[in-house]
This record gives sequence, C-alpha cells and structure tokens, in this order.
Amino acid sequence: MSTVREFAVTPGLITAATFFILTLSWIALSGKEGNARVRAPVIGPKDTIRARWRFFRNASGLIQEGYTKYKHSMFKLSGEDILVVPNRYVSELRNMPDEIVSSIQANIDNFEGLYSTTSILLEGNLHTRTIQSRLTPRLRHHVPIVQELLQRRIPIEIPATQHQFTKVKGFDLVHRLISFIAARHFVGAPLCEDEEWLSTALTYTENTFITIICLRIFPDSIKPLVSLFIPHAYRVTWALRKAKRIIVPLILERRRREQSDPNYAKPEDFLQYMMDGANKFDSQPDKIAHRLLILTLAAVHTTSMAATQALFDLCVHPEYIEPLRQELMDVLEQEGGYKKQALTLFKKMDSFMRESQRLNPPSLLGFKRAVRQPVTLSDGTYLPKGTHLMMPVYPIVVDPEITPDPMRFDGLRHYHSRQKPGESNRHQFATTNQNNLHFGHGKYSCPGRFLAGNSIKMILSNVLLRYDIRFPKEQPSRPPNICLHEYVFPNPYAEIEFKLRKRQPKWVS
Ligand code: HEM
Repeated sequence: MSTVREFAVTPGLITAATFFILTLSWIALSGKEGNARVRAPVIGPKDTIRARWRFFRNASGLIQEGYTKYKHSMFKLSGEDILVVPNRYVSELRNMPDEIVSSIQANIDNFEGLYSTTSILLEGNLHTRTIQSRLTPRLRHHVPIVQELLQRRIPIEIPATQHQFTKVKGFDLVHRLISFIAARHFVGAPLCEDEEWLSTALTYTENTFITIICLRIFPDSIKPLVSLFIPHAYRVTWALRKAKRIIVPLILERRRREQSDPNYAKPEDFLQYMMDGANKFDSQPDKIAHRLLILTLAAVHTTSMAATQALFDLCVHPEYIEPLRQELMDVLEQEGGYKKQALTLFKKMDSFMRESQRLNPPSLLGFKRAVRQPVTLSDGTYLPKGTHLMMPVYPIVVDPEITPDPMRFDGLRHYHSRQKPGESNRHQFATTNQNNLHFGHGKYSCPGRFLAGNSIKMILSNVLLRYDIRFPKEQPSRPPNICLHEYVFPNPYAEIEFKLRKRQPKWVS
C-alpha cells in the first residue's frame, strides 16, 4: 500500500510528466496557421510556452507596451495567440456576418469551449434572440419585483446595525445579490432563492473560470491530457449534470401544465421565453437547461464584477455618495418608488458606473473575433482564415487622445457629457461605440448589458439608501485587482464596512 503511495508522488515521476507535457507542447506548436500567417511584431517572448506564461502573469504590462509602440497598427500578444488590431477597423468588422468573422466562435475559443461546455452556443442563437426580443423589452416590468426581492434579502445578507460598522466581503455579497436578481429573471420564483440552484450555478461558474485560466497556458492538442489533472474540470461537468437534474423536471412540468390546464398562466421568465422561442432541435429540455446554465455564468459573474468595482469606487470616493443619494431620492419621490422608469432616471449613478467600468473593466482586451473566411479590409490588410483578433479596449479608454485626464476617476464625467446638446442618449453605461468596447459594439455586442445595468443600479441604490459604507481602516486604499491573462477580477478578499443609516427612506425599508 505504502509503496503505491510513494510511487504516486515521486519527484521523478512529476519531472517525467512535466517533460512529457512540455515536449508534446513544443511538437504541437511547430505548425503555422491563423495568426502566425499575419506579419506583426510580437510583444514579449516568441516561443509559445514562455509567451503564454508571461501573458498569464503580466498581460497588463504587455498590452500597454504593445499599444504604446503600435497603437495605429497591429501587434501580437501571448506569442502568436492574439492579434491586436486598432479600433479604426471596428466599423468594418462590427456588422460582418458570423460565417465570415465570428464573435461567438472567438469568445468560445477564448473560453475553452470544450472544457467550459460552452460550445453548445455554436448550435444556434436562441439565447441571444430571446434576450433581445423577450427579456430586455420586459426589464422595466421586473423593477418592482426585483425591488421586493432585494428588500427581503439585503437585510439578511448585510446584517448591519445602526450602532457599529459590520464587515462583509464585497465580492461575495454582491455575487449573492446579483445571483438572486439574475435567477429571478431567468427561472422565476421560488427557484431564484433556492440554495441548491444558486450553489450549482456558483460551482459551475467558479470551476469553469479556474479550468479555462489553467488550460489557456497549454497548447490545444494536449489540453485533453492536461484537463485530466485539473479537478475543477470534473466539477464543471458535475455542476452541469446537477443543473439539468434541477431544470429538466421544471421544463417538463411547465409543458404538462400548458397542455392540461386551460387556466395556466405561463411564468414571465427567461426559461419560459426560451421554451416558447425554441425550434424542434433547441427545445430538448436538457439543451435548454444547458443554455440556461451558461447564460447564468455569462450574466452573474460579469455583472457581479462590475457592481463590486463600483462599490469599491464608492468607498474610495465617498464625495460622490451624497450627490448620488440626492438623485436617488429625487427620482424615487418623483416616480413614487421603484417603478418602471425609475432606473433610466438614475443618470448620475449611470455615469458613475460607466466611469468605474472604464478604469476597472472585466477584460483589458475585447471585440474578440475569429476569422472563418479570409477577409481583406478596406486599406488592404489581409486576415487569413483562422486569425484570432482582439482590440485593446482598456488602453483605448485611458488614452489621453480619447479621454481627457484619463487616469482621474471622475464619477460624473459621462453625466456632464450627456448634458451637451444632442448627446443626452449617449455616454450611458450600456451605450457602446468605437472607443467604448467593454460590451463589444455592433451586431454582436452584449445583449445582456441592459439587464446588467439595471441589476447594478438596483443594488447600489438599495445599499446607498440603507447604509453608510466605507473600507475598513486596515484597507485604506482601493484593493488591488487580480489580473490573469487579460481578465481583471476585483479583489475577492476585500471587505466593506456597513452601518445601517438612522433614517432610511420608505422606498427601501
Ligand atoms: C457588466 C456585465 C457584462 C459585461 C461586461 C458583458 C460583456 C460582454 C462582451 C464583451 C460580450 C462580447 C461582445 C462581442 O463579441 O463584441 C458579451 C456577449 C454576450 N453577453 Fe454579455 N456582458 C455582461 C452581462 C451580460 C448579461 C447580464 C447577460 C445575460 C442576460 C449577457 C449575455 C451575453 C451573451 C448571450 C453574449 C453573446 C452574444 C452573441 O454572441 O450573440 N451578458 N458580453
């Protein structure tokens, strides 16, 4: 028995396995295709293994170096993996058909589709159509429902009193609140508060991120082998199976009632919208459940990161708290509470959120595209089939030619821009343009950004009206983000202190 255990952990075996994997990696990387056929300078090491490792550890420095040297032309990152192209090509690329330049293919490749189980999204765009045509137009109607949910949940999740400050981990708190909101939109009550569903979605999300972040360092051909050694990859599959076990019976029950009960009122949620809009192939219950879980991942993690960053910014810049509270009170008085229009009138808060996202976006690179058929751009630039391109979304928004005094956090920057004649509908959290690509731009821009914006406003407004907030004394400055590859995560360990305000307006209490 002990011999077997010793054999399993011997340093010799680990060295042999590492050597084996590195040799396979080197062999796998010797063929040239896609980006390797485009002539552009490589930033950082050229050999792929070192390049991927450096990019994993210091993407921020490498991206900024590339932008500073070549912002008007192309450059490569992570060896040959990423071709960064200037944003002047956005207008040409943004509406190209998916068969030629694909956003979904690029995002799935970037997300290690096979291992994150996201490749099912390539089978059709049911999820995107449903968000655009059914979910987003109904968002206004969900505002009072979500407010009722938050009014019940927030005092439980933030057990603060009027007498002293109580510490809560910022990201965990926000993640839970966003999970409730997303689940209310996606699967309705009572599942939206079901701990089993919430923890299954969380297990899937966390393990997917860890798996893809690890796997991206290795060449494609050895990923199947490497994934066998990553326990998180098994947990992704486990969570998917569990999610299906929860959602499939719900779908079948809804269908049964639809057919047998003439008085049955269909629920108003994303699951039902997908059931109604699915074709014969998409409508298989386990496919719908699978899509639902991936959408939960796309919606909850990104939105939680943005809301956490905004809360951190409120703690770092407390001078914005009173002006934002004043706006909230004015709007809620005028509208009679959290009614359909209220959120669109939180204009200062919208600006604050956009400024927070500008300086702490979820990804330093964006507008990811996979070239499926060769393309020649208007200036003669040729992109062969297999090219994976991205745009430098963060360097663009901190470029002084694009944003004056770019490193200064100005929470009302975009609010003031909206005051200019003809600009009142621009510069919003959810509006995209060539220089603001955090949600992409054009035909394939993020369809969930309106839900994200609403969810963040609901959380920030409830928190500001109920609590005084600050960072603990031992955390005097903004907690550093965690950057892995081009992804930027708000610090998950950072705590925020909450104290119940003496008088809370009736809209939130
Ligand atoms: C702050 C939160 C969010 C951020 C930063 C974000 C960001 C993005 C980005 C950068 C893309 C790719 C756009 C492109 O390729 O050009 C995208 C696509 C997508 N997002 Fe979001 N997103 C957020 C919230 C959401 C939410 C709440 C949902 C669900 C309701 C969602 C659903 C999707 C879907 C389905 C796509 C793929 C669209 C397609 O290819 O057809 N996102 N998102």
